Amino acid sequence: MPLIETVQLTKRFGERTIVNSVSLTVQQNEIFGFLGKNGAGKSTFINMLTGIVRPSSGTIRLFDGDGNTAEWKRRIGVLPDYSTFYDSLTARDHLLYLSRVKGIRVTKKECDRILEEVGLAEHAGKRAKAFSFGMKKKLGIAQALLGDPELLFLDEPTSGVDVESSLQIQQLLLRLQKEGRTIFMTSHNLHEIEKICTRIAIMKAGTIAAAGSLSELQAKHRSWRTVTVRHAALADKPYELVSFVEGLGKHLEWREEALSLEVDDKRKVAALIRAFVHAGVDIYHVCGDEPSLERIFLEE
Ligand SMILES: Nc1ncnc2c1ncn2[C@@H]1O[C@H](COP(=O)(O)OP(=O)(O)OP(=O)(O)O)[C@@H](O)[C@H]1O
Repeated sequence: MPLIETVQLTKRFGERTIVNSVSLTVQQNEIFGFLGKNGAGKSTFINMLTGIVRPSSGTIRLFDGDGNTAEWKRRIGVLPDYSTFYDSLTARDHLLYLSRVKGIRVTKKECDRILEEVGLAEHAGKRAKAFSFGMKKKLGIAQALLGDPELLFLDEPTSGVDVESSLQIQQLLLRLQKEGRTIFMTSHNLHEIEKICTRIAIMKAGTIAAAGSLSELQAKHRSWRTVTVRHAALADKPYELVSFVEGLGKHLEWREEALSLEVDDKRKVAALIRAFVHAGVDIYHVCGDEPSLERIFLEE
């Protein structure tokens, strides 16, 4: 079931079109990664989905059209691109206060459970004034979890947090997905997106340049991949094998017992293996790297 569906969603600020006719579908229970360079329009797109920014044109349907906008707001949790907190309130008091703003009732115990989930258990009673940037980010995620929302919009949930906390947040997101939640997130950490997202969209200057699962993006991408072959030592390389390999790709590096080569088609990896077998040279190991998300992102 599509949980998010936009049709030709557009936002203009004055003369500038920031989001340009974006049609996108996110299915229930996905962790959907939304990528793009600074200023591509990601936050503006999310802000339209969460009701912070009014679209110039196009439509948004959440929860397969089930319920009205007011109900949607109760069923979503949002970590905006910029959160502000009150210096004098503790983490726990923030959750109690923000739950009232959201129109839901939560107990102190429930607040503490959420703070524990995001790794702030020890800091529940500390004032936000004493919080680092990363701790405030975690508090932002905690407030998004108030009311047990089915759908989470998280704008850069791990930016500015340390490596350990970032891994902790990734685990939390995977856990939330396992429990049935759907997550729509932006991140500049491509490794993280590669690791946890079921599907990915790359936004470029307000439009979707590419969308799909990582393997779909890799299959569509005409990127070159590097293949490395470790083989039996060759004092003299057979002439036929050398001329075949040289014609197969680019950036060939060939030492006595290993070669690496860039090829533009995985069928060429198979051809390379066949050529070694045909020449009677034993192969010990072959590795063909798929284009990384970073490569796809940079080339889109
Ligand atoms: N309220 C606004 N009024 C005018 N221009 C705006 C407004 N909000 C955003 N913009 C412009 O829209 C463009 C896209 O901004 P947006 O924050 O959506 O990008 P982003 O992809 O989220 O970038 P980042 O990765 O840096 O967070 C920017 O040039 C920004 O200045």
